Amino acid sequence: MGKERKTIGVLTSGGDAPGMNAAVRAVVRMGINRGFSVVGIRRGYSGLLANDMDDMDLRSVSDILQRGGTVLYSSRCPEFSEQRNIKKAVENCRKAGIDALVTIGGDGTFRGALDLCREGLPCIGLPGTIDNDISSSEYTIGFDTAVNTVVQMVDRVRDTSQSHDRCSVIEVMGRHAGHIALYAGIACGALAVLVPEIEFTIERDVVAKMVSSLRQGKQNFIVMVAEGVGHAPAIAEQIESLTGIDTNAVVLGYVQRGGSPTARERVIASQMGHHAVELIEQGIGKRVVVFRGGKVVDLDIEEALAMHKGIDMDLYRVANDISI
Ligand SMILES: Nc1ncnc2c1ncn2[C@@H]1O[C@H](COP(=O)(O)OP(=O)(O)OP(=O)(O)O)[C@@H](O)[C@H]1O
Ligand SMILES: O=P(O)(O)OC[C@H]1O[C@](O)(CO)[C@@H](O)[C@@H]1O
Ligand SMILES: [Mg+2]
Repeated sequence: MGKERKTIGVLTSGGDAPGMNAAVRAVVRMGINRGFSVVGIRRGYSGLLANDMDDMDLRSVSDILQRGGTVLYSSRCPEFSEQRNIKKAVENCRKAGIDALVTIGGDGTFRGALDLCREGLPCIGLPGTIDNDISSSEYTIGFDTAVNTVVQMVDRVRDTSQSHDRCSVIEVMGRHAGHIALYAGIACGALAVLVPEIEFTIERDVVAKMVSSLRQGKQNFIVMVAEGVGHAPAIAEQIESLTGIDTNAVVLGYVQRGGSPTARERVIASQMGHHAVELIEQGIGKRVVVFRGGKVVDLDIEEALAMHKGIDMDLYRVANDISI
């Protein structure tokens, strides 16, 4: 006979993202309110392999809604691509009495969740990554805060850049995705936005535009680059040597991953955590909870992973058409 009270495991994995705590809190509170026990697993899939987990109660998620990072810690766990480790993780869950798992992370985390489902552990994935590179979701937990952080930082850089008639090349996160660069580029009035999804040349897409802007009387510039296209210092050097304009480089780095989540982040993360528990309650697994058409909905993990998002070309046109 099965045990009376079922148990949900929850973990955060991959790069941390502001709003992950809000999602964890929603899973724990909603889970307990619906009669589940909830176990928090530390450091993502590494914790699952190491049996690093503890019971959570309503109070263990107090005072975390407004905090960046993740109270469950996170990790990258390369050994999780080995089948024997997937089996070990499922076995550890069985021993710990975990009936279903909520995994909060990016595309890699979803792939791990799919492998766990295939080994018989029902999983629900929540999109938590500042990169906004989950194809099936228009929005990922962490993106809004990261973009707002970039905007605040670049506004400051612009003040000094303007005072000295300089060009500033800003490198933002996004190893394979240019969403942060594109959104922040528009919000900061960048002259050019360089992203890994779209081919560019410095001569055509930056220098030619600068020359034409100089003719209009503009003397300071912001160039936004996603880290996936190359390093800001090298790009700055190239721009300076081609234009003669004093050009500096600012690599924003990990400052983008921290900080208190925005209200939007907190609300959507709470909705997503709530939705995940509703699915588990109905005995549904192998799903991801995503944001589509302005609503929180769910999709099959496999179908979600097969989708392709790419960069928003309408936004890219906006960025180019209104920049001088
Ligand atoms: N193909 C895969 N099969 C099984 N597990 C995987 C796979 N890819 C990634 N994982 C697991 O998921 C973890 C997180 O993946 P990854 O490091 O790519 O970050 P992510 O979830 O995509 O988040 P982000 O890109 O925001 O940092 C990996 O460390 C690994 O444990
Ligand atoms: O250095 P880490 O923590 O492995 O992660 C860096 C990467 O993580 C991301 O921030 C996504 O979380 C990428 O944009 C970035 O390239
Ligand atoms: Mg990823």
